[in-house]
Amino acid sequence: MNELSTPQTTPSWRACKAAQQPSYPDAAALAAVTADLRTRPPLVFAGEVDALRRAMAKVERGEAFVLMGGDCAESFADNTANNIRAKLQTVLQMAAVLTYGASTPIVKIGRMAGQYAKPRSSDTETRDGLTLPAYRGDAVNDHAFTPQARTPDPTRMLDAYLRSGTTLNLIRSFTMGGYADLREVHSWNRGFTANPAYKRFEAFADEIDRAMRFMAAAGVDFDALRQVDFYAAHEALLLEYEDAMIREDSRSGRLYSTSAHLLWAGERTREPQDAHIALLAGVHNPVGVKIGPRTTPQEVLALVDRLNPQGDPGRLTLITRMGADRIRQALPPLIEAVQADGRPVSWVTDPMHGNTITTANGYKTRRFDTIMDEVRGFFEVHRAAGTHPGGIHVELTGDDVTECLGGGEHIDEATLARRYETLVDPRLNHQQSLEMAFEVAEMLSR
Ligand SMILES: O=C[C@H](O)[C@H](O)COP(=O)(O)O
Ligand SMILES: C=C(OP(=O)(O)O)C(=O)O
Ligand SMILES: [Mn+2]
Repeated sequence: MNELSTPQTTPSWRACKAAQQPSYPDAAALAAVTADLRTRPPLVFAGEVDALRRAMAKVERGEAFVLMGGDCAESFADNTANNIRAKLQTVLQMAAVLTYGASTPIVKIGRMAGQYAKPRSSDTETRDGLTLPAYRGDAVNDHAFTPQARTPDPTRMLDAYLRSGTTLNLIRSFTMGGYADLREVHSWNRGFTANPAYKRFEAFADEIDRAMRFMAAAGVDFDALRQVDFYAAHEALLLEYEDAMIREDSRSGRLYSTSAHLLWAGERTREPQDAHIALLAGVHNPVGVKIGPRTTPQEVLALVDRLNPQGDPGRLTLITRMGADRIRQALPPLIEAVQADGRPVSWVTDPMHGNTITTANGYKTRRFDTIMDEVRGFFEVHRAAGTHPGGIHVELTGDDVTECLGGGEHIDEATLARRYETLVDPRLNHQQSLEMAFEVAEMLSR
């Protein structure tokens, strides 16, 4: 059994420039929290992290496809059994559709159990002449618009740690206890053919049903399929929190982030010489980097140099978030540079963050069709380049919120007001998520 202990030294990110960090008014309180976190048990284990690396190596080789999904920002208020179950169920249903459509294993990763810190475009928010610190995620401050709520409070990191732990506990019970059994997942899918939104997928759902019945008749041991691997990921934004969650694996002497299986650096914090990349460079987990439409081939190669100098399999994922109108021009030169370099990466599309708009009635939203157009562009570009479209990264929830426009339910601008609940970015609702899975399954099977 490999043991994880708190290391003497962690990656040297402190000398580097660090963007998007909260300004805590009380340095002693911050130090007390991080000292406490260093004594806490890991949330994930080195062996699980290594298993995800092996799965990501398959993605690089085109032998598996990644599905990453969850809230833009998890909230403490939504840290409930029902909310977690609905999100998990949505991701598992999408995965079932994709597995069948692609006849390829799906690596299932939740933006869950730790997605509590947010980078923002502006450090402040002004309402009716009052300017306060921007909301930066429940691990930092409270969304309520009062000076007290918006003041960064380091003790919220402890709360985030504990809630991440309870979320993981529930995820583990569901995915290990038979809840994710393929037969159950399929039974969740019944219902959708009755909904007009799914008319066009009826034949596909019938096919899945037939395949399940065939397997059962052929005596497939469904009990062997009772358990599924489900991994947790979040943006490694809060340097103090992430640093405090690093542990050393006694067997190998390697450092692991134990706050999640996979961590990514966001588009706003991915400068190759900056602190976030330094922190990720120092841990053995699989890591991701979000890259936007202005990313240059040189920057991508600098990220490969920093994060995967030896070209180890399963280490680095590039999550492109270009915008539907940019991806077909912006992605090919980056792919070309990475191909010429030769070190492996997996390519994942985030079709959400490059396609955010604000409606006339003031809602930050995204159009389902535009989102799907970016996914289509991602497939087209990779197919043309001969590289593997490795996965999708989406902001979604298991609830029937009305945050993104369009989809089979034809959510329009006026409807957004009905259930607009996100704290930061608009998420696909349960139906829109399934619809996306069906469309992506078609793209994959082509
Ligand atoms: O989730 C991503 C970013 O945190 C988010 O898009 C920033 O939103 P803002 O432009 O409202 O700060
Ligand atoms: C902040 C996010 O994305 P990006 O860094 O790509 O803007 C996010 O994934 O919520
Ligand atoms: Mn977001």
